[in-house]
Amino acid sequence: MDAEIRDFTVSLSQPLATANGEITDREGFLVRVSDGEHEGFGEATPLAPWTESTAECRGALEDAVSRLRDDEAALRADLDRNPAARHGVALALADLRAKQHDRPLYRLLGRQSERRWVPVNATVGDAAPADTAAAAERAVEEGYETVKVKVGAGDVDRDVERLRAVRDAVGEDVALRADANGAWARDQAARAFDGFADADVRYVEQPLPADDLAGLADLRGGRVGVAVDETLATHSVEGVLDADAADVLVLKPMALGGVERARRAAVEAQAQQVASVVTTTIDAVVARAGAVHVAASLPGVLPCGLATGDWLSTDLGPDPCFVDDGAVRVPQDAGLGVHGVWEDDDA
Ligand SMILES: O=C(O)CCC(=O)c1ccccc1C(=O)O
Ligand SMILES: [Mg+2]
Repeated sequence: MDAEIRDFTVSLSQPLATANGEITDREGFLVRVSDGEHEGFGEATPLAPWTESTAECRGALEDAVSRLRDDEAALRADLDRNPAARHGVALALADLRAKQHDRPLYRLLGRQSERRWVPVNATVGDAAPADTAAAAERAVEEGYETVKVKVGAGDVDRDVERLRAVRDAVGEDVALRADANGAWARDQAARAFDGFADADVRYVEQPLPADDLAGLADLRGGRVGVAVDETLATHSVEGVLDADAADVLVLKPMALGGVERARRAAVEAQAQQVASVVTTTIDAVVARAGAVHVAASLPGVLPCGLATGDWLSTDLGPDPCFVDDGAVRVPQDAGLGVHGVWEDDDA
């Protein structure tokens, strides 16, 4: 087995404003493996607090790649504390294996039938109520039936006003979600949930800090559901399910250590009537395609946070997972279905 890594930076065309600050570009590593006949691609694009730092990721990948030639199993075990690095290697091996079997990755992950599209949500960043509503309205005009609004950057009353403005603008038929990125204390979250109920918000992602499982469990049971995202970077799915802390899991394969682990998490959750959404940390095309294959492999996945390709002004190659009419295209070629990401810069 031949293995190499390369680093890359891609830029967002507009910064994404969240409760944690702005995301303006994404730095990561492309992984290439080859068996001499087929090649597989993976991507490690770390983002704290979901994953290790860029420096840790680089170190883990360099180490892994130097040993990949001998032992795949040992390699994955060694990467346990570096989920982004593990994701990069696991995705490259999965892409390679799917190509060896001449099947699209989502079929190799376990789906029995063809799937061409997965519904996705639009994501609207923090902005004044009228601007938030206008952005949501544009998304609905483009065909999205689910809109997620970033909250928690300003005060709770303003967020309630924003979600009400969005509901007024989009009408009753659009599903709304919010994402607080862990910004609220328990009393703020309770107030937000009261206000959001009137706007018929389906759920709030990470209304409380990642470690407050008891608080998350307490928030459940009303009209607005609880989704966990950051919590899954530091707590097992089993721990979250045992604590009754979530109605919905937000699965980021990059944070969970790979596509197989993300799929397994969704299957575990579904066995306990907890739904899943697959999303990314705004990854480049290789990891985004991996996440699309995870979503496509799952029965009953909710609309996913996979409509972030257009947020990048530069990418590693052409995007086979484009969004049309509120759904993302699932590539049907063998493997990931991503091409042209390893061309020589100076060729
Ligand atoms: O899930 C989506 O709709 C888009 C992705 C997204 O919100 C996000 C993007 C980068 C970092 C964190 C998050 C998040 O879900 O919290
Ligand atoms: Mg989130």
